[in-house]
Amino acid sequence: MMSITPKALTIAGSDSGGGAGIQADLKTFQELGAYGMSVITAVTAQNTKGVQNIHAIPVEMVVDQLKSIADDLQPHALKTGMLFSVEIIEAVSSHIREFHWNNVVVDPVMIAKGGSELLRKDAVEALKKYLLPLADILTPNIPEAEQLTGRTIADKRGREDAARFLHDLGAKKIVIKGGHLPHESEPVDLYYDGEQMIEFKGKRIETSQTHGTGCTFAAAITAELARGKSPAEAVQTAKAFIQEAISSPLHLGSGHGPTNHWAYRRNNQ
Ligand SMILES: Nc1ncnc2c1ncn2[C@@H]1O[C@H](COP(=O)(O)OP(=O)(O)O)[C@@H](O)[C@H]1O
Ligand SMILES: Cc1ncc(COP(=O)(O)O)c(N)n1
Repeated sequence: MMSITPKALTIAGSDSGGGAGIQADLKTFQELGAYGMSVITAVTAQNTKGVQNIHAIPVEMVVDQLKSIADDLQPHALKTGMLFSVEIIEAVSSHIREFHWNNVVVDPVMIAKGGSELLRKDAVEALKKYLLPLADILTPNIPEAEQLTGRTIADKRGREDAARFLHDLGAKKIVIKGGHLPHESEPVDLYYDGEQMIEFKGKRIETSQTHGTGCTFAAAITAELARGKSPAEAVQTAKAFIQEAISSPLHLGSGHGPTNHWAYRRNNQ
């Protein structure tokens, strides 16, 4: 019998430097055994030093990419990353709904590590209103969770309250990533499915080579969902994948270098 090839889609921005965005997502899909597809929402001129320029793709072209995939190559799971504007968020959300796509991972990308705006400020409300209710798994980092909830998160309690708040806004499952609480020696990613809270703990690596960690983590979840894994299993594998990717840096570029997308497969074969 012919086995089904898992198909994973990323709807995100291109990072010319290859460490984040579409490029990180496709590398991660490949490493975890999913066939990768992409809908590009914006092109960034970017490297490890920062974002030099952003060109948003016209919304009609974003929609055409979505339609081409829906017409021929239904994804088993998808993730959204950099969506940049209200118009792109509205178009992406309405088409995900129209195509009845499942296993939707929403990474609410807002600001690049160097400080550049990857989501316009006026688009945060649109993200909350249109996309968040479609999220099977929402993966904010701490500053993104603070933006989405309007609350400051300083500790475990703050993280748990934020997860409940985001669940009330319509996200079915939430992972609040712990990379941005540097005082924690074990970065905790808190998973909440509306009933139970699970803490996925890693070991903090002291490094500046963390460009694309959030994209890679969400892409790993997406690939695992495409392969039929449960959300909690997918998050567990994604945590192991990103831990290994951060632990074996490639030392490329002079700024926030990319993570090592090969490391997980090399160490787990
Ligand atoms: N220095 C680090 N050491 C180990 N794990 C990290 C480190 N920084 C981030 N992570 C992990 O990488 C993933 C992405 O987290 P985070 O950096 O918070 O997201 P983002 O890239 O969206 O800002 C999470 O699983 C987080 O726990
Ligand atoms: C095109 C694009 N998308 C997303 C990010 C965020 O990267 P990170 O995962 O480091 O927060 C980025 N720098 N560029």
